[in-house]
Amino acid sequence: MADQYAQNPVGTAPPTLPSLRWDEPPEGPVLVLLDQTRLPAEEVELVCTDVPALVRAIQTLAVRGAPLLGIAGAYGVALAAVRGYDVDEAVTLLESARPTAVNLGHGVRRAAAGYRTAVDKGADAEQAARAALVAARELHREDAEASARMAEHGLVLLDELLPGGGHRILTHCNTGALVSGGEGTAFAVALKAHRAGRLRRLWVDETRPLLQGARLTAFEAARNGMPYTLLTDNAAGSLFAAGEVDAVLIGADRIAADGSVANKVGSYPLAVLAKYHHVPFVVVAPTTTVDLSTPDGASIEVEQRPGQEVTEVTAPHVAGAGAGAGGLPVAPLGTQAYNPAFDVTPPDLVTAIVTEQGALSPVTGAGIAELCARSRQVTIS
Ligand SMILES: CSC[C@H]1O[C@H](OP(=O)(O)O)[C@H](O)[C@@H]1O
Repeated sequence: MADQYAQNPVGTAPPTLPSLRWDEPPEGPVLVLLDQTRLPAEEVELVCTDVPALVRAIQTLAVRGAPLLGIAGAYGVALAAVRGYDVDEAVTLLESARPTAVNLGHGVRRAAAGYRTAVDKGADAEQAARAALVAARELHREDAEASARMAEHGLVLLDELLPGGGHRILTHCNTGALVSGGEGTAFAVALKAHRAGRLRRLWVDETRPLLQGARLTAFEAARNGMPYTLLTDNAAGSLFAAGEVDAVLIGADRIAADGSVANKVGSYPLAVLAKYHHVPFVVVAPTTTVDLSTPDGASIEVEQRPGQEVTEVTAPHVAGAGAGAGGLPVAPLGTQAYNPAFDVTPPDLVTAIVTEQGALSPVTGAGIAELCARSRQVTIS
C-alpha cells in the first residue's frame, strides 16, 4: 500500500523560527515562543515578559512537549529573577502549569537551584538571576545534545530490529524540534533514518483532539522533505492489519520507575496493536523524562483537559480564523466530553526505551535505574 503514495514534495527549509529563544531587548529580558497553536497556518512569535504569560502559553499549548516544557520552565524562573519577581512564587506557578510532563518541574527546579545556590554564596539579585539563566541555557544545550544522541541510538536500534531496507514508521502526536532544544525525540530518530536513506514511510497519526500530528508533525516532516502520510487515529489499526507498519516510534511525558510510559492519549492502544501484530513499540525520551520518584503507571497524574477541545474545533487551528475566535462545534451544545491528555502504557508492551544514554530492552525497573545512574555520572563529570 505504501508504494501507492507518491513521494511527498520536498519541503521548504526547516522552520525559520526556533521553538523558543531568550532575548534581551532594551525594554527588558523576554522569553520568545513560537506559538504552536497557530501552526501550520502561521509562524507567530509569542513574547513572554512575565511568568503568568508563560503559564498561559504552557496551559494553552502555545509551548508544549515534555523536553521543551522543561527548558521553558527553566527560562521562566530566570525571567522572574531578572525582572525582580518573586522566584519562589514563579516556581510554584510554573511547576503546576501542567501536571504530567515531569520535565517541566525538573527544568523549573534546576534553574531555581542555580538561583538559590548563587544567593547562598552571597550573590546579589542580578548575579543570582544570571545564575538561573546560566542553568536554563545549560539545560537547553544538554537537551539539544541528548536529542542528537537519541537519534543515533534510535536508528541503530531500528536497523537491528528491522534488518534490510526502508523503515515504515508510525508515530503519534509531535516529537520533533517543536518539543526540544534540538531536533526532538522520536521524530529525530525518523529524521535521521530519512537522512540515511532508510525511511520508506512516516505514518503520522493526526492525534485528536488538538491535532499535534496533523498540524505539527506533518509541518516538520514536510519541511524536512520526508515521505510522510497523515492518517486519522482510528485508521492506525487497519495499517497494522495490512502489514504496513514496521515499528512505532513515540515520545513520553513521564516514565515511571517500573518503566510505565505516560504519553499522548492514543499511545496505549497503539502499544496493544503493536503487541498483537508483533511490531516493535519504541519509546524515545531523554532521561530527564524519567521520574524515579513515581513508582509505577498508576502513580502518574494524567492531565484532564477541557471537554471543549473535543466538542469544538478551535479556531486558531482552522486556517484563516483569527486568534481567540470561538470554536466550531462538532457536538450538540452542552455535550459532556472525556478528554485525558495522556494515557499510560505498561512496560511489558514497550519493546525498548531509547534515551541519550542508550537503548533499554526489555524494559525493567533495574534497567531504568541504571540509565539514570549513567546520566547522573555524565552530568557530574
Ligand atoms: C517528546 S515530548 C512530546 C510529547 O508531548 C506531547 O504532549 P503535549 O502535546 O500535550 O505537550 C505528547 O505527549 C508527545 O509525545
